[in-house]
Amino acid sequence: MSHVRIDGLTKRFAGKPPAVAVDNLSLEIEPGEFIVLLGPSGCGKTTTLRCLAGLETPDEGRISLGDRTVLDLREKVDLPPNKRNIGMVFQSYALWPHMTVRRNIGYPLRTRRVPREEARVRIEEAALLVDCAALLDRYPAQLSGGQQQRVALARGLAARPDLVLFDEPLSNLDARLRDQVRAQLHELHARLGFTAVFVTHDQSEALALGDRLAIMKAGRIEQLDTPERVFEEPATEYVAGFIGMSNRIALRRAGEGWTVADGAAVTGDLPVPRAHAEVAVRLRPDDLLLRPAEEEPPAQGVGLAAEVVDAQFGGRHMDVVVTIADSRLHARAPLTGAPWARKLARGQRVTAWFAKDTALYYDADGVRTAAHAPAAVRA
Ligand SMILES: Nc1ncnc2c1ncn2[C@@H]1O[C@H](COP(=O)(O)OP(=O)(O)OP(=O)(O)O)[C@@H](O)[C@H]1O
Repeated sequence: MSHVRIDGLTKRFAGKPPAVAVDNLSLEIEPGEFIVLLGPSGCGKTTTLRCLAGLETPDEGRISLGDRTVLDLREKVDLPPNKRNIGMVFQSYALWPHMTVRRNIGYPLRTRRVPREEARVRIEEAALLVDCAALLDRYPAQLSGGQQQRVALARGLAARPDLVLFDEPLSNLDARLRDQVRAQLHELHARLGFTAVFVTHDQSEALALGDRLAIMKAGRIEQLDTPERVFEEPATEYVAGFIGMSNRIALRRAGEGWTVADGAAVTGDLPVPRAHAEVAVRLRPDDLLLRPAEEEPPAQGVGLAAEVVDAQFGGRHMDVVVTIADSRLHARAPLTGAPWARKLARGQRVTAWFAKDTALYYDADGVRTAAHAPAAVRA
């Protein structure tokens, strides 16, 4: 287990236009911590990981693992991958097809010249950890996708590296296997306590696995926080959108109240400081609720006139697409005690509403407007 420190990491790629894949990124990782880099395609996750691994030489920066400096461009230090003591588990399992599982898991031990007998013990240990002890003499082609990924995991851990890097290791698995391997990985980390950096663009994976999440945007870290805080209190509108608050309603102040883009009035006030004349409300689909058009929102609720575009039966609720002014939003209408919602149909007018403390409010620069903490965090 090692303390990892990344300072001012920058990587540019030539081209038209040139790309700054990683932009002056700094990050400290505690020993045994599981850090997830989360962000959309192209935000620099993989490049950051490749720089950590030594597979890519950055333009600027410094990286240390424990008390070892593995990269310091000013001092002309740039250790090759096999000298960094880092384990890697990548998306394409990248198992050698001509090697048995035993030789695949043992590969990083051979490159580190671990003596044969010790290597045998460590291979068997690693295989046991991921439940692959019975597969040691098979070839990769004789394994299922989930088994191959578990072998890749064993290979990443076999050399007891200071740091384990994961680049979307679950994304090639089908949904059921993905959940299974994810749970195993979570348990394995709890047991072994290795330090990890895990790259994904899947928010539920990030929330489930990370001790802390680094949400990336254009080569930089936009927010670094616990999963709970990223989920409940996204610091910027970008993070909110990425973490499931997909509904966006732009509102403008009008006298004592607020209006939507087409000028229709909003029922209820918002917890937004007076200095802001405009605000973007961010909400999860579960938190935008519907009532018949003639009904007002409940006290403390904020109501808006909406029109139904589509309604799908979801068991105990309806999943409904509505438009409010020119925005298309996803809402949920509970069916328990509200059978009218089963008949929701395209073109129907309804009242959409949300409780003030389930929404977050962002200014024109995409920054949270007030220190208003949502209900789940306050409790
Ligand atoms: N070898 C390369 N040559 C030129 N540009 C590159 C190269 N590798 C990455 N880039 C660019 O750098 C940026 C960051 O890429 P990177 O692969 O790190 O993103 P990512 O967040 O991992 O995306 P994904 O989730 O799609 O893998 C992108 O704009 C990409 O086009």
